Amino acid sequence: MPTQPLSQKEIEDRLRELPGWSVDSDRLTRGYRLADHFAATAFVVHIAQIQQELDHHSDLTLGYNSVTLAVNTHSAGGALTEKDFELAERVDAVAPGHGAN
Ligand SMILES: C[C@H](O)[C@H](O)[C@H]1CNC2=NC(N)=NC(=O)C2=N1
Repeated sequence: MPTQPLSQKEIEDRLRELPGWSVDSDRLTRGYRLADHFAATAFVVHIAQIQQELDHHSDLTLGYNSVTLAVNTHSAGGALTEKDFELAERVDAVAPGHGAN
């Protein structure tokens, strides 16, 4: 069964559980700061590993000491789905280990 779009209320409820994340241009988005460029790059590689595991991929932007994710579900016509929030939770779970905040 394809992943279903979440309702506006479901999105608002899920966002309350994910401080730092917001919806921007219909994509679930968060930026992180890291100590330096190497730390940011290592974090990107870890995110890529999680995304392969989930088979769900954000647009990732690597800056000097920053990483930004933006994700929606292409197969749901660009809507936000449970898969986007699952990715956000998984990334948040490993962020402290990278000193990302
Ligand atoms: C075939 C493969 O499972 C699909 O293309 C996956 C890959 N990663 C994906 N990532 C995102 N963000 N949305 C999708 O619909 C999606 N689909």
